[in-house]
Order: sequence, then C-alpha cells, then structure tokens
Amino acid sequence: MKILIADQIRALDNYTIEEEPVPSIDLMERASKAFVRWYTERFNQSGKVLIFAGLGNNGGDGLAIARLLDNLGYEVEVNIINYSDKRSEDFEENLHRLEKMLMVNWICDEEDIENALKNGIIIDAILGTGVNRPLNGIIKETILRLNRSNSTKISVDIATGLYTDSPVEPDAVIFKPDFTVTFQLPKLAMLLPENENFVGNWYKADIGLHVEFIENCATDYFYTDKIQPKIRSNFSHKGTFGHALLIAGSYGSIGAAILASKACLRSGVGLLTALVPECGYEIMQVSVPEAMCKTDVSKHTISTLPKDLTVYNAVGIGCGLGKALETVIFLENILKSFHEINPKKGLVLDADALNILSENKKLLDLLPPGSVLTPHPKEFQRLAGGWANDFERLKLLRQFAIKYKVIVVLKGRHSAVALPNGSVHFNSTGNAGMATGGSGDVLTGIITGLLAQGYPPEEAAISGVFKHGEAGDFAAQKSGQMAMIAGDIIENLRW
Ligand SMILES: NC(=O)C1=CN([C@@H]2O[C@H](COP(=O)(O)OP(=O)(O)OC[C@H]3O[C@@H](n4cnc5c(N)ncnc54)[C@H](O)[C@@H]3O)[C@@H](O)[C@H]2O)[C@@H](O)CC1
Ligand SMILES: Nc1ncnc2c1ncn2[C@@H]1O[C@H](COP(=O)(O)OP(=O)(O)O)[C@@H](O)[C@H]1O
Ligand SMILES: [K+]
Repeated sequence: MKILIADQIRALDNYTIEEEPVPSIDLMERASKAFVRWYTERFNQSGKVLIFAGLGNNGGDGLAIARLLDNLGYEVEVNIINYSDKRSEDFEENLHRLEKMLMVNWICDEEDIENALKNGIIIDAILGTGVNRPLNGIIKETILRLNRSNSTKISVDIATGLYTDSPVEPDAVIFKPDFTVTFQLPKLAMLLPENENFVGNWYKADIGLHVEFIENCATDYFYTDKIQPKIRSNFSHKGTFGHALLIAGSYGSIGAAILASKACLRSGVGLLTALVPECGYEIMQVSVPEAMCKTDVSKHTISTLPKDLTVYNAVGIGCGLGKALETVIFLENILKSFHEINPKKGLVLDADALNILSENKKLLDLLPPGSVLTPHPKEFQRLAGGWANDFERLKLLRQFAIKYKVIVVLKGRHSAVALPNGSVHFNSTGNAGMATGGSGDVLTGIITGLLAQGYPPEEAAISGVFKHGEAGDFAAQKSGQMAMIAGDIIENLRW
C-alpha cells in the first residue's frame, strides 16, 4: 500500500470528486460514516461525546459525525473553535444540516473552553491534513486544555497540529489522542516513533478514494500490510529450497545462533548449516538437531573463513558474534571474497557484524550489492551518524541504502525497509512484546532462510520483516506481550 504526502492526498480527494464522480459533500459524508462505523463498534451510547470542530473540511467531518452519532442515539455536544472568518463550503453545509437538530457552542475564549470540558469522549476534528503552521491563539489554548483531560481522545484523520510529512517544531502544541482514525491511507507521520504521543493507536478507514489515481501516484513510501509467500511445488525436495549458512555465536552467546537457526528452519529453508565457535558444538547439536553444525578452529570466537562457501545459497552473519580482533579479520575476509563465491548469493548482516562495520567504516565499501543489513536504531546510528528528528533519520536511511546499494532494515515499531532504489517499506505487524533479547536474531534467521530459497533480497527483507512481526502478534495473543520471549516468535511462524 502506498503512503502519499498531503498534497497528493488533496489531489486524490479532488480527483475522486471529479472522476467517480461524487460531490465533495457526499465524500465527506462517506468519510464521516466510516469514522462512525469504527466508533460505534467500540463505544456505546453511555456518556457524552464531545466533538471539537475546526472550520475547514476536518471540522466539516466533525459536524457530520456529530449528526450521524446523534441520529444513532448518542448524546453529542458540539464545540466549534472560532479561530477565523474563513470556512470551507462543506463545513458550512454540514453546519446548516446540524443546526436543524442540535445547538452548537462557539469557542472564542478561555471561558468557553472551560465550559465545553465535561466528562465524555473527546473527538478532535479541529484541523486535519490541511495544517500548515504551528497552532496558536484559541486553537492552541483549546488543545493545551484538551491534552490535560483524562478522557478518552480520538482524532479524526490526523491529530490537530501534526504535520503529515514533515517534522514538527520541538515545542509545538499538538493534540495527543489515544486513537486516530485516518482516512484511506496511513500518513507518514504516524509511522515515526517521535510522533507516538500524537497518534496513539491508529486505524485506517476506507472511504473509496480513486484506486487508479493511487496506483499512478509516484511515492517512495509504502506500507506493507500483506505479503505473498511463494507456493511450494508438490514435487519439491530439500534441494529445491536452498542451503543456508548462519555464522553466529561466541562464548556466552551461542543462544543467538540457536534462535537464528531455528527461525531459519521454520522459514522453509531446505538445508541449514550453522558455523559456531568450537564451544558451541554440543549446544547446537542438542538444541537444533535439524541443522548441521560446523565449528571454527577458535574455541570461543569465529575467526576463520570456511573453505566450501560456494555450497551455500545464502549466508547470515552476526548474531552473538562478538567483536574479537580475529572476528573483525574474518568479516573483512568474507566481504572481500564474497563476490568471488557467487555474486547471486544472498548475504545478511546483523548485530556485531554491523558493529564491526561501524568501527571499521572502510569495510562498508566491500559490502556486496544486494546485501541485507538489519540494524536497530542504535546500530544504525553507529553506522550512519546521528539525526535531529525521525524525518532526518529516514533521509539518512535512504541515502545509506542508495549509496551502498544494499537493503537496510531499520528495526522497531513499523520497521522501515529501505531499498537501493530509495524506496522505504514500513511494516504493519509486530508489537512491544517483541522488545526482548533475541527477537532480532530470529529476524536474521528468517531473512537468511528466504534468501536461500531464492527470494530476491528486497522481497526477502520485506516479507521476512512482515512474517516476523505477524508471528510476534500471534505469540502476544497467546501469552501476552509481557510474557513472550523470542523463542515464542519462532514457534508462531506460519507461512
Ligand atoms: N477534501 C475532501 O474531499 C475530503 C477531506 N476530508 C477531510 O478534510 C481534511 C482536510 O481538510 P482541509 O484541507 O480543509 O484542511 P483542515 O480542515 O485540516 O484545515 C483547514 C484550514 O485551516 C488552515 N490552517 C492550517 N494550519 C492552521 C493553523 N495552525 N491554525 C489555523 N488554521 C490553520 C488552512 O487554511 C487549512 O486549509 C482531512 O484531514 C479530512 O479530515 C474528508 O472529509 C474526506 C474528503
Ligand atoms: N515495540 C515494538 N513493536 C514492534 N516490533 C518491535 C518492537 N520492539 C522490538 N520489535 C522488533 O523486535 C526485533 C528486535 O531486534 P533487536 O533489537 O535486534 O533485538 P536483539 O538484538 O535482542 O535480537 C526487531 O525486529 C524489532 O522490529
Ligand atoms: K483532527
């Protein structure tokens, strides 16, 4: 699914109005009905609904929502923030329709704000995607006061004051909803960690905007909400699904090799060999009998390039690897020789493999094109330097992927997969229960397994991240986020 910028969304609205065709007031009605559907599935008629509306189309939505909820028997109070003389046509029309049924309150000063605040659910329809400057005056005062309320708060389309696709000023006043119900497409701002408080849990409400227009819109940002794994042929055999090599573990971190190996096996790979330090041999053989195990000459670390690398279809390096000097030399050697092994082979680099790259930046030039790097934010910072805000981080991420022709998975809520063509695919699955040691090792195993089966690296990364999060969601359903551990993600992988 595409993520569009505010100007494109406006053009999409207008195109839908002209081409469907649908009068804009009816499109607003459709959007408001979609919101009301979401609302009535979650909240019953007990208690008040306090709607705070602006004077543009987001405000128009708010007034239509008020009328629809009133029709359904909800006790609705409408407060219009009187911040300007300008009103949109559809706002005026919805005000006209509403005033036949309900009295509205006009908020002009602080006393009006205090009078409007009662017990009830707060719906923010003050400003939407049209916001283009920091809030001030009566809107700012209203938002400051609403944010102090303990009531449940819901934003229509996007929180008032939050920019759709650029950073907000550090001291900006922005509405802080518990929920956002956004129309048709996710907005970029909602996927960035720094905006967490200005988004809450967000939901998408389909309002039937023009599909062909969306298809033709150019964008670098995508949202992965489904993937299509390959079907396994009935006549397939283990040779069909590739042979993966995982190079992982050091003394005290053999568990990382186990987690990555099990995840790789549960992602459909034909054969798996794990290369671990000598101290890991028995642990691996006992814990993961399905994998073959090779050991390094070094007792506690990985130090030496295996001789028969050409056998493998994909190699994953880094989980629990450590940063011993001999391991640094090993990584340099494998990067140097990788293109000779076979340029089509996939390579995944995670954890200490990335930390070694950060501490030896000249090694970055040896990265084989199409490699998959899976840093968490700290690892990415070490690799690429710091940033002032999440939009700048996104820019760095894209620049890094383009410069080194690699795929970078920046992990977290809505992990961002940046491709060498500069596009970024945000993931939809996963939950905070996955914020636990070893979850990243599981992801490395999954992506390595997909690469070994012949998935192109871009697809292996996007699909692997999606399935990893989905398995985390299944695990959380069973044991709850607090109780789940990385091994549960593996147990809940379903393809
Ligand atoms: N155009 C359409 O057909 C549809 C629009 N919809 C709604 O319309 C919203 C966008 O509506 P608008 O483009 O009218 O914009 P808004 O309602 O977000 O804002 C209204 C106007 O306020 C002004 N403004 C911007 N920043 C301000 C600030 N800080 N203080 C005071 N005024 C400020 C701008 O002139 C802006 O156009 C969407 O978020 C969505 O809720 C939906 O009804 C779906 C259909
Ligand atoms: N709040 C969250 N929501 C969704 N996914 C998360 C969240 N926290 C962590 N994850 C996922 O869990 C994994 C953690 O990886 P990482 O930090 O490398 O863990 P480790 O190094 O312990 O293996 C990543 O794939 C990340 O996307
Ligand atoms: K809003």
